[in-house]
Amino acid sequence: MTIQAKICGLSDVTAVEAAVLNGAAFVGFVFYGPSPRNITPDEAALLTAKVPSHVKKVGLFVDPDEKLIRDVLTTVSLDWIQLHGSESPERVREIRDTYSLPVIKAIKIDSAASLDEIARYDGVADMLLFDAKEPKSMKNALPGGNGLAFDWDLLANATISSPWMLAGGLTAENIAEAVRISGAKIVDTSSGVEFEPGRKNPAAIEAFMAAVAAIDA
Ligand SMILES: O=C(O)c1ccccc1N[C@@H]1O[C@H](COP(=O)(O)O)[C@@H](O)[C@H]1O
Repeated sequence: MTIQAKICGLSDVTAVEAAVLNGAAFVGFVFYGPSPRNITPDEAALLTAKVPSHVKKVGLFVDPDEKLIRDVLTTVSLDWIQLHGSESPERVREIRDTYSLPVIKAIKIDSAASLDEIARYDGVADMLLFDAKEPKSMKNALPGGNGLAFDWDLLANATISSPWMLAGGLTAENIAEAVRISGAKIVDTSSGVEFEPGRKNPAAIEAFMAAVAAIDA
């Protein structure tokens, strides 16, 4: 089975092209002011214009209000909404129903207890995404996209009904091990394919996609 990949936090045309040409199934765009990867709806419209329809365009939000979602969706044609904040199951359902788009809900993992969250969102979100929980000790931590991995073993025996993707500190170097341990069928990276936060490295995107393609799942 082929492993699918999402390249997230794209903010320039060269990086979008590198993701598409190297076989990404999903490309992600961040609409969250404090992030170094934040882009405006107009910038996203330009970046997404030439993305072929078989590559799904994901808009990433953190506890968004209606105005932000509306501003983005009236300007950018998205296929998925990713919610990476503290959105409740009720809020996930509301956003999904209001905007008629499938929702990816991020669940932050730092221990076995974090897996209790799965039951709250399974069957509510269309897809779950597992990312490392930002450590309290981390200065200027974002609510995701910190390039941190978590203990993938935690997912190996988890009961998850919804489709899900693995995120958090994934790179060309660790992706095979991450997939082998976690059992992920879809993987997501942002920091791991950057020169620095907010500046994607096309060669690293190519290397990540090649490493994903080489996985014998
Ligand atoms: O990328 C960001 O700036 C970001 C900000 C707020 C919430 C989530 C964010 N990124 C997402 O986090 C995961 C893991 O990213 P990484 O590979 O560890 O950098 C991924 O879905 C990012 O798109």
